[in-house]
Amino acid sequence: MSSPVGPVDATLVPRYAGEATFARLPRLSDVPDADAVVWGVPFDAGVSYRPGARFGPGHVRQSSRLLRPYNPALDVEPFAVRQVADAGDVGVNPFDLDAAVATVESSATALGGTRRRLVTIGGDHTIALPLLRVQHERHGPVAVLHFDAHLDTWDSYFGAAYTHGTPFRRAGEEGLLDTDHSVHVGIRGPLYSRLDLDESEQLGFTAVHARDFARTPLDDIINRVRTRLGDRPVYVSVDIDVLDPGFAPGTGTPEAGGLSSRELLEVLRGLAGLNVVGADVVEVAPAYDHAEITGIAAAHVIYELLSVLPREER
Ligand SMILES: N=C(N)NCCCC(=O)O
Ligand SMILES: [Zn+2]
Ligand SMILES: [Zn+2]
Repeated sequence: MSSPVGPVDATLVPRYAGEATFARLPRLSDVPDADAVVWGVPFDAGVSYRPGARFGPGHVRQSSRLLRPYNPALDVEPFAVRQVADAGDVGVNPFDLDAAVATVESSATALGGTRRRLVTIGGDHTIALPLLRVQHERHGPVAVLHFDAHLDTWDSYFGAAYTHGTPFRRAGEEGLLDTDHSVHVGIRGPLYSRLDLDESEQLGFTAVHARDFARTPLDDIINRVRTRLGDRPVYVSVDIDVLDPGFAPGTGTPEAGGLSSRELLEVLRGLAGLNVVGADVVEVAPAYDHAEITGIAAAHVIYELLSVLPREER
């Protein structure tokens, strides 16, 4: 098979010129096939506080123009060892949340086919539920590695079952989670009740709290995460609010005391060799961003995720 089509060469076409696909990669329609696809779900009808994550995909693409082809931390060229392409955005209904959830599920199924690894740019965290349904179709229960300030295992808001605070409760109820191998990372901030953490454990999540990063060497945290995930199919869901608001101000439900970008990127690099089957990066709300701080962090998160995807047989 011919070698993958890579990003536009920044030494020939200025980075700031032309259409913003993720990392200036080709569009899916411009390549014969792709092993990994980045796509956007501009949707934020599930939020409980500041709106605006519907503009996340465009912002993250714009903030990804400076990414380069070689990742020295992992000694890998993520766009050369496989074909990666940008599939654009899916049009989801902004007025009908149930319809939007259904569209995300059917679009991910159509886009992913039987083997493509999907990396989804949100959108609010509601979309993790339909994305997990699609992973479950393919792999059975998946180990979820969930980076977030929030548990997102709450039951409902205003009686609504599908919101950005509830996707992992619904996923647990639907049997989508591998309950022996799922983990939250970065949890912090006030909860609704002392029962919240117990309920999240009952759903199958252990937790690495943000405050653990203050006392535990990073390698120990990475080992804890790797041991928990084991050799299972791993789905990585990154809510950008796992980062401290200083590193990611552009988000809808910020909480003080979060991870640094450096910590998050290092934990992601620590996933190399695991069976990462798909990922999302959600909750980027550009209206609250400054100087693309959040967009750039999210772009680098996606770059590291693409760097740790297992190599495809081509
Ligand atoms: N998934 C995110 N970002 N936030 C959930 C927060 C839910 C709440 O309002 O308590
Ligand atoms: Zn969150
Ligand atoms: Zn979340």
